[in-house]
Amino acid sequence: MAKKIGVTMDVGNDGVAVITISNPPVNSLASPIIAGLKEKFRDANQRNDVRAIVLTGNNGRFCGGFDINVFQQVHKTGDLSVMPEVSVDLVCNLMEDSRKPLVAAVEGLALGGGLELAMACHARVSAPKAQLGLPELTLGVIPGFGGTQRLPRLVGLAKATDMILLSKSISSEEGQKLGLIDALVPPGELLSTSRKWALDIADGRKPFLRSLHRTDKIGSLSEARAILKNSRQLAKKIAPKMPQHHAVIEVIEEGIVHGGYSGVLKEAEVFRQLVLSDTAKGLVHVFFAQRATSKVPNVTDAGLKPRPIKKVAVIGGGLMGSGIATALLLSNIRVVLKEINPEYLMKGIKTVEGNIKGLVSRGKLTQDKAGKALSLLKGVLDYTEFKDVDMVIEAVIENIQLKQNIFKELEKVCPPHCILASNTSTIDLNVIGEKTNSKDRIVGAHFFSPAHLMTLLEIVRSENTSPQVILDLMAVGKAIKKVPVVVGNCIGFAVNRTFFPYTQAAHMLANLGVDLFRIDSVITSFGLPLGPFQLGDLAGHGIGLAVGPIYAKVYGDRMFRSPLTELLLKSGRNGKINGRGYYIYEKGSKPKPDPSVLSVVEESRKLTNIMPGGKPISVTDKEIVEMILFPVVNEACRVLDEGVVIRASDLDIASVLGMSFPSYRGGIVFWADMIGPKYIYERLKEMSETYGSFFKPSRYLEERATKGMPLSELKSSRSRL
Ligand SMILES: CCCCCCCCCCC/C=C/C(=O)SCCNC(=O)CCNC(=O)[C@H](O)C(C)(C)COP(=O)(O)OP(=O)(O)OC[C@H]1O[C@@H](n2cnc3c(N)ncnc32)[C@H](O)[C@@H]1OP(=O)(O)O
Repeated sequence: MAKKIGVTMDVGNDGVAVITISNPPVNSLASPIIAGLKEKFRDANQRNDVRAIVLTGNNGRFCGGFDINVFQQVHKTGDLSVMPEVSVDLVCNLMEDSRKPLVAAVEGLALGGGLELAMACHARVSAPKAQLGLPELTLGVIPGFGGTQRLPRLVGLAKATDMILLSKSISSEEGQKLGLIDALVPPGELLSTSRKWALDIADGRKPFLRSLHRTDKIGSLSEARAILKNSRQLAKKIAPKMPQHHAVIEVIEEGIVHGGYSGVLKEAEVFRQLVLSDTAKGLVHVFFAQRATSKVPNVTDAGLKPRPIKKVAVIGGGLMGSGIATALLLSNIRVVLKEINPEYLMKGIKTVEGNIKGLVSRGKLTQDKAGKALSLLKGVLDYTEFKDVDMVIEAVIENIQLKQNIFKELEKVCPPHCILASNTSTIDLNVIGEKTNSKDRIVGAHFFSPAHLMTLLEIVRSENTSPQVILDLMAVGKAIKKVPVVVGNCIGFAVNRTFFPYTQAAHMLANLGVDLFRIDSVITSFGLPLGPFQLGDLAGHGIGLAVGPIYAKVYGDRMFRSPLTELLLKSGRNGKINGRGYYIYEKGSKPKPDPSVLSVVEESRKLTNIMPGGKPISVTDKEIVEMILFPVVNEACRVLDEGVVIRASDLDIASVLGMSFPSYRGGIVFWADMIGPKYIYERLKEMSETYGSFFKPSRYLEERATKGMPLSELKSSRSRL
C-alpha cells in the first residue's frame, strides 16, 4: 500500500483549524510536508472562519524532525538548494508571528525540527511519555528551525545547552516540569484540550506567548556567560573533534547577546556551513547504515515471525559469559548460567552482580530493576535446566575440541526448537557443529566485551543456519538493546577479521623503530578511543597469543609475525588483567606508559631486524595513520569481495560499534571512500615495495582504484549470505 504523505487541514465548527502532518513512519519533514505546512498555515491565517490553529501529527507521532534523506541528497550532490529556507519564512513569519494562536498537540515524539515546530507554537499540549529533544548534533548539524533560540527561552539556558550538546531527549512529564509543555493530558483528550487551549488564547483567557520573544528564563548576561562557559568545557570534553558542538554554543550566545531573531539568522548561516561538513556526511551515513542492518534478504523479507525467547542458557561464566548473561537479564530474559565447578560458578554470578551494581551506582538502573534482573538468574553445574531453554549461548574459551563436545552434548539435552549459539570470535561455525546433526540451528552470537555495554552483536550464519534462527537471534539482539549485524562465516567474521591487521601493522611500525606510545597517541588523535597497544593491553596478551595461530593458518600470507606479544608475556605482562602491559594499570588512575617496556621492544627489534640499515624509520603522523589503517581498509576490501557482509555499510556499522571507529568518519569503508580507493591503493603499493607483502593491495582494492569505483559499491557474486 502506498504511503499517504501530506498535510491536511480540517476546520471545525468551533473555528479551530487542525493541521495534521502525515508522513509515515515518523512524520518527518520532507519537502512536500514543508510545502504543505506553508500552504496550510497561509490558508488558515487568511480564512475568516478560522480563529485558532492546532498542529499535530498522524498515527500517534507528532514529528521525528527534518527528513534526514534530504541531508543525504545534499551530501551526494553538494547542492544546498534542496534545503528549505524555513527558519524565518515558515517558523517565524507564518507560525510564531501569526495573529491567530497556534497550539501543538504532541504525542509519541517531537524530535529535531518536530520539536522546533512545536516550540514555535504559542502553547504545547502533550500526551504522556512523549519523547522530546533536539538530536541534530548526532547528525553533524545544529537545530535549524530556531531551536537553538527557543529551547533556552522555554526551559532555561543551562538545561537547553545540556539537552542540545548531549542530544538528550526528555519525556513530556519532565517537559511539563520545565515549562516546555503547558499541559499533559491522556491521548484521548489531546485534540479536544488543544482546541480549547487555542480558543482560550484567542479569547484572551490564556496568554499569547511567543517563545522567541521571551527573556524570563535566560537570566542576566553575566549569568548566561557563566553557563555558556560551562557548556564550552562540556563540548571540549565530550566532543573535542565535532565542529557542531562548538558552533551551536556560538549560535546560542548570538541570540543571548543580540536577541532571538539575530540568533535565528546566525543559526541558518551556521547550519548551511555544517550540513556540508565531513562530520555531517559521516554521521548521516551512520544513521541510515544502522537502520539498514535490520534488513536481511531472505530473512526479514521472508514472511517469518520471530519466536518468543523466554529462557536462555549461557555456558561459561567468564568475562564474556557473565556480560552476555547481564545483557539478557537487564531485558527481563530468564538466564541459566552454567559453569564447570562451584568456584567458577560463584565467580560468574559475582561478576553479573558486579555489572548490575555498577549500573545502579552510575545511576543507569534503579535498585528495583536491579533486584528484578538478578531474580531471573540461576546458576547451575549440570544440564538439567536445559530441557526447556529457547536458546543456548556458549561462551567458553576458544578451544575447538571443547566447543565441539559442548555442542554434541547440547543437541542431546536441549529441546529441538532450541537455538544453539556460540560466542566464538574466531572459530569456524561449521567446525564447531561438525559432530552434530543440528547445523540448521547453529549460529554465531558474537558479542563484544564488555558484552553488557558494547552495542554490536555479530550474528554469524553458516550456509546451513536457517533464516528462522537468524530472525530469532536478531529479535533477541534488539530486545537486549544491541545492534545485530548479520555476517558470513569466516575466521574472525567481519569485525575481528577486518581489524586483525590493525595490531599487526602497529607491531611492524614498532619493530621498524617507531615509538609505540607515539603510535597510540596518533591513533587516538585520529579518533579511535584506544591505540593498538593499549587495546592489546585491554584484551589481554594471552588472547592475542592464542588466536594468532588461528589467523596465521588462513591469512598467513599477509601477516607480520612479531615476537613482541610473546616477549611481553615472558616478561610477566599480560596487560590490564595483571596491571602491566605496555602501560601500568593502577586502581583509580589512568593507564600510564611504562618506560621499562621499551627494553622488551628493543629485544623484539633485534629479533625481527627489519629496521632499514639498523636505524629507526622516520614517519609523519599522517604516515602512521596510513600504515596502521590502510591495511585494515585492505582487509575490509577482502571482506566485501568475499561477501562476508550483505552491504558495505554493514561493515561501517560493525567497525563503529565493534571497534569504536569514529562514527563521525562514517565507518571504515565510508572513510576509505572519502579518501579515495586510488590514493589508498597507491600508498599501499608503495608501502609493500618498501616494507613487504603485508601491505600488498588486495585484488578488490586494485580493481576499484583502476576503475575509479567506490569500495562501497558491491557487485560480488561470492556472497556467503
Ligand atoms: C540553505 C540552508 C538553509 C538553512 C535552513 C535550515 C533548513 C533545515 C533545518 C533542519 C533542522 C532540523 C533538523 C532535524 O530535524 S534533523 C532530524 C532530527 N531527528 C532525528 O534525529 C530523529 C531521528 N530518528 C530517530 O531517532 C528514530 O528514527 C525515531 C526515534 C524517530 C524512531 O525510532 P524507531 O526505533 O521507532 O524507528 P527507526 O529508527 O527504525 O526509524 C523508522 C524509519 O524511519 C526513518 N526515519 C526516522 N527518522 C527520520 C527522519 N528524521 N528523516 C527521515 N527518515 C527518518 C528511519 O530511517 C527508518 O526508516 P526505514 O524503515 O526505511 O529504515
